[in-house]
Amino acid sequence: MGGEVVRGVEWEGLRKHFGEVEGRTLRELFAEDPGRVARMGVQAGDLFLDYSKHRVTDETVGLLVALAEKAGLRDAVERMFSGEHINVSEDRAVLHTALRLPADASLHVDGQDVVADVHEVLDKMGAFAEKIRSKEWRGATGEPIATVVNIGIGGSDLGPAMAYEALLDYADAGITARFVSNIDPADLDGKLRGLDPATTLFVVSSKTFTTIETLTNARVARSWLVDALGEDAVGKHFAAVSTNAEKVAEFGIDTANMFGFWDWVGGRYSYDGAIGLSLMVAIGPARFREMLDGFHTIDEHFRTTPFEKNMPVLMGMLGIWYTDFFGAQTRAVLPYAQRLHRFPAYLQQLTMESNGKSVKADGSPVEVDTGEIFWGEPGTNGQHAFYQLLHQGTRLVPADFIGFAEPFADQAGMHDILTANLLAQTSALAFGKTAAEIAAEGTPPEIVPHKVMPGNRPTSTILAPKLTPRVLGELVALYEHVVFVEGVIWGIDSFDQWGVELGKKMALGLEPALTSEEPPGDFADASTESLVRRYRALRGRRV
Ligand SMILES: O=P(O)(O)OC[C@H]1O[C@](O)(CO)[C@@H](O)[C@@H]1O
Repeated sequence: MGGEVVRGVEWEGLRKHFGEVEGRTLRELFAEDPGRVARMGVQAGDLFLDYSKHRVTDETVGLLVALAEKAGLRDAVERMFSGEHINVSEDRAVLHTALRLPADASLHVDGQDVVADVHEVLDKMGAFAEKIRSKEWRGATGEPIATVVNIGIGGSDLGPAMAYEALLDYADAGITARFVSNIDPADLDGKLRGLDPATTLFVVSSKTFTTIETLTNARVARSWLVDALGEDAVGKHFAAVSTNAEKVAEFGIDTANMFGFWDWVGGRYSYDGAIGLSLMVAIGPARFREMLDGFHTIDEHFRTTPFEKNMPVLMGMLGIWYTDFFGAQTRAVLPYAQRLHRFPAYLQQLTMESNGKSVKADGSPVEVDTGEIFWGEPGTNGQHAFYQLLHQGTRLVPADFIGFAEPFADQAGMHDILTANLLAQTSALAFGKTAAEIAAEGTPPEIVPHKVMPGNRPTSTILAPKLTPRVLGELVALYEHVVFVEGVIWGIDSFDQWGVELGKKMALGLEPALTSEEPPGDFADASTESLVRRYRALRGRRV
């Protein structure tokens, strides 16, 4: 299954085909076949994908789809949706898709009615959010809540923080949210500035409730609150989101104000469940549910649409095409929407924590490159920063451009200028400008090479009507499934993250060496020892 197709017959067929396509330009491909635009467009929910500006022909798409079939992708999708333990290294089901099943759906996993559990939590979150939004919930001094501060990190931060920013225009109850993640005290300090403890609610979000950054920030936030309002205020100003009720209670948060989820939801796949609580407070339960409908729409599309028209399958297989055949290292994600400014950061965890693996699910080494490096910035800002390399650099950087037809609000035609830039960039990247064209404009010959735009730089364009809660859900689900498709082809477990553990453990071991009054003890390596001594000296401690 999966990784077995790497270097198999279909793979080698693609390699041979790659030899034929590699030397062709997008100019040639479009000139020969203008009809490709009509064929290379797919719709999924509100999202339209134009993938005609990719270095592919119909044959490429056919071969990529055949590879996906051979890899058992169809079966793998069913195994995920039905709750099989496809996260093999942790022996867990992978069921983020269950977080957005409608209430009348049915799914039993490991003897448990998953849909009922999910909707029980959604209802509890909804009731809590409404109480805060309607000002029925009062803080210790009787004042309503004005700010929700989410304390979490990784999947317990990036999802809700990204979505809150994306949907800021829908935050209609006058409640703002802030997100604290970093153990750097500057983060909490900055986020607490200007806040009144009497009108602040902390949501401590941690799947495990053992993450040092989150618990430390939560402790400091607790002291900030207690110093101002006293110990009895904690119950009215702290809620928790976790799978670990015992640790939540130990921390001193009333489990009546705890919102749960399950081990079958990975941290980076969790903001459409209870981890989205602060988002729900800001935009309201109805809009949160609209977002879940968007997720579900793409889940259904992914599960039921033939691969040739299946957006996550096509985008995932294009990722394989560029990573393993063209040797591309990265994929840029370029939303032409300022509200999506945290989307690339969110995708970095989703994609890189999932597919940054060098062994297959069975523990054997992978044979090809895995894990695209995702990065990006909103357009048009990126155009004035790093697009130079995209246009004229030596590296191939496939890019996803994301645009919307309708802005939430427009002024002076700014939104059309934004969209014109998106379209201009993808066109320039694909078709460039030749030396002859530049010379014909009267450019001095010695300057011509500097102005040549090589083109042939592949892009996807994703266009949606408007950045609504539903469309955001669709976009996120799209990328979740892109990750899945790639993981299946590579045969890896996209749902564990063992690579982050060693560094965490070592930090715990190193911290006493930084703070102790005793001379530093033994170290595993001389470089770290020398840096510890230098740090201690800089902090005026004994070396
Ligand atoms: O929600 P938790 O348990 O605090 O974990 C936070 C993050 O830490 C990680 O485990 C990585 O260190 C992520 O996978 C997770 O999203």
